[in-house]
Amino acid sequence: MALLPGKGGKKRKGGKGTPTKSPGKKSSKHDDEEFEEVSEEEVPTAGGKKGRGNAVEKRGKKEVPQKAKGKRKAFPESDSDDDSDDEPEMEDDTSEEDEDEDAAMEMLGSTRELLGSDSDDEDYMEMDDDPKGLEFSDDGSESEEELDVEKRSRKIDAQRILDEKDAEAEMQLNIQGESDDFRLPTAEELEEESKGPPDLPKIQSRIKEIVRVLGNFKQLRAEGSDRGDYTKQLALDLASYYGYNEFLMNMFMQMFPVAEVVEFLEANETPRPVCLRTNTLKARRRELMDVLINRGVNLAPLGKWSKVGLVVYESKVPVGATPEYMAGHYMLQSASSFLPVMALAPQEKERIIDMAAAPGGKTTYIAGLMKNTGVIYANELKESRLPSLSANIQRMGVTNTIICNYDGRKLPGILGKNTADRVLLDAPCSGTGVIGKDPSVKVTKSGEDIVRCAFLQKELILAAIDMVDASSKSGGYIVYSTCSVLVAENEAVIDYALRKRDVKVVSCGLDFGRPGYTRFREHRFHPHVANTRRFFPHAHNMDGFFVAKLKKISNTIKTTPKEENEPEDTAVAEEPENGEAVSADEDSANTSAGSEDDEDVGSQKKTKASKKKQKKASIEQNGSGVAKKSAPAKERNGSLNGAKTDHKNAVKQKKPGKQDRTMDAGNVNPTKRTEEEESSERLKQKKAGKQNGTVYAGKATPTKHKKLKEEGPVRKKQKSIEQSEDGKKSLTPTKENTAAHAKRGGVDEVQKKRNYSPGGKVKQQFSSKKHLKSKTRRK
Ligand SMILES: C[S@@+](CC[C@H](N)C(=O)[O-])C[C@H]1O[C@@H](n2cnc3c(N)ncnc32)[C@H](O)[C@@H]1O
Repeated sequence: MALLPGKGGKKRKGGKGTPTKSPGKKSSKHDDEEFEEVSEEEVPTAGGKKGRGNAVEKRGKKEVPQKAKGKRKAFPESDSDDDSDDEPEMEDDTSEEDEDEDAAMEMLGSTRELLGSDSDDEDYMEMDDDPKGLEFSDDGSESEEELDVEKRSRKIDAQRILDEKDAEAEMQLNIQGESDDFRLPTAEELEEESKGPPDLPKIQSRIKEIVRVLGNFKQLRAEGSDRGDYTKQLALDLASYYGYNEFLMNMFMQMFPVAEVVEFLEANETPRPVCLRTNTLKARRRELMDVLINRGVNLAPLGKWSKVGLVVYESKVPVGATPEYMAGHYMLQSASSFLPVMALAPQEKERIIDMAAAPGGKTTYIAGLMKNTGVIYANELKESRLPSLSANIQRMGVTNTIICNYDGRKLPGILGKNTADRVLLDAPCSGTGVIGKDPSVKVTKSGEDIVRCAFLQKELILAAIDMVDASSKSGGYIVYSTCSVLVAENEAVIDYALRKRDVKVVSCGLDFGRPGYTRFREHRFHPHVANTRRFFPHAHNMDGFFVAKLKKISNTIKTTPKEENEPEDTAVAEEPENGEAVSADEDSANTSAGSEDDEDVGSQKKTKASKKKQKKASIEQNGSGVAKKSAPAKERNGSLNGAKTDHKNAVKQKKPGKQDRTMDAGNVNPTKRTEEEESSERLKQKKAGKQNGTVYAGKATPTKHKKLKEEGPVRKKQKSIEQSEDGKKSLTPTKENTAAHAKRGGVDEVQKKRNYSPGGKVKQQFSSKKHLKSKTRRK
């Protein structure tokens, strides 16, 4: 693997190896391998800072010996064979130029240490061990020269050892001096500081000092202060310096070593590079590059890992307004958002559900990989985000996609359980990975928000799994992703899914990124969670991102007890009569219209009961954001269940309106296309005796195929549903249109039980939503 030229890390490693590590060729090579591994992971970071190093280590104890070993840099990649070949040449030159000779001797010294006791160096070692033998050699002038060289070599060696000792002593002196200089501020000093505006240079230097002390705690700590005192002050200073709330800062401090947390925060200060994704339905990357370069865009391929990505360094024109952009030849998309789709690896002719799709960056990528075949259901909860989704789908020439407007948690009841080949859940999240893009996250996210996000994410992931058919020939996969870096929204959600469903975590197929955490503070996750991938701005020069790929093993649903602060598993609990997925916070989805533009889940308000419960949980979490597993049974059966019962009653009624906002995509008639495609699929599945569900004009009412025959002529009934939709937008399914849907759709035992009586509690919720809206308007 090629190393990045001119990177500091390599030199540091090479220099550092000699004095402390066991010398020898193997050791040297091993260093290089180690470096390569690190560099592989960090190749995409090239534009930015070099991540992951421990800043304290870099400028601390090991720095001085590195300097003493400076000449080692002349052989950054040499191994012992090369070194020994060079030796005679150097010796020949010594009689002519003293400078060269000195350099050669110094190199010889370094080389010797590097070579250690490997057999290749035996001659050299012998000379060292038995100089007398050489002194009395009568090999003529050559031997005398060698003797001379050896003498000087020994001198240099001796000098070097002295230098090293001096350097070490000097460093110890510095450390002593520094540690004497620095102490934590007293309460009074902090009080005094808080009276004025933050003194940023002072805070910055204190941050540096604390990081340094924590990196060498035993030696540098001040008497009477423990690690906790330093860490606490560091969190306060970092929060104040970078402008975060304390909750978020504590979260980050729990995730990274102290030096790395600073790198992470620094990286969040700048947005990641602008990237484009070539739309392979309309363009080729090479050609697109040429055209854009001619327009004054300075750009290059994103990296070896992507065949479609381009990174923009600078541009004379707005890249979101070029004729090529307008014509849909590319999508402006962050590098990290390529990853979930690459992990999903959609195949042609599959049935794929994108559960949270707006504005469609990933949907359109999926469509490209599927070459516009098969069918994609691109679902989005927020109505206000549908136009951008629809516009992107049209601009990019996507013709295999149906846009739906549902709460993702209800999709299994709508699109059918066990019917999809693959599902992408690019979940709504706290956005803690994209602070460079949206700095407001620094102060707006609280512990409660994270608990709320995680709660919704857990509900959504179960819905995602329930829609996938474990026996799909080509698929059976679910990809879960977030642009959050918090464990509560990532590994904890995957661990929850593993406990609740028959799935396993498989490799994402991405050859960079860090493995997901399997232990985080007091939490222990399933070991396979390590197959998930994390991406960080400071380490990978892309937005913070999390990607997990699950393979559904069977369509069986596990029955495990509900843990503290986990959603009720509606698929395990008594099946609601209308077969729709019901969540404990059903109300939340219905009352979210007041703030539909809010991209995260903050707007999806909880029922009073679940809110109270979550607040309690967030306190219990002690700030980790990850729910605790064990809770007394009494608590487990607490208020959430109460809320659930209410919701169960509520959804016995048909919820009007919002469920029926499916839109056509692109400039084709995807409904027709889907019908055609699915009728042949249905035929196949009927033969195979499989279950199926489908969507027609925004509504999916899969019922038993058998029922269809009983209901009489289909075309007439289909007309009735079409008329009602075109005309009064009466979206309440009737007996007739249910049958019409059934004709288009498939078979689902649960759906048969549906009872569509309008009104009831759900309707009331809608009116209260309207009420809320008008209230807001009045305000
Ligand atoms: C991370 S964004 C999706 C980005 C999109 N996948 C893309 O690549 O362009 C998450 C989306 O989920 C939507 N959302 C929030 N709650 C949802 C829910 N309960 N069901 C479905 N979508 C939801 C948000 O409105 C938001 O558009």
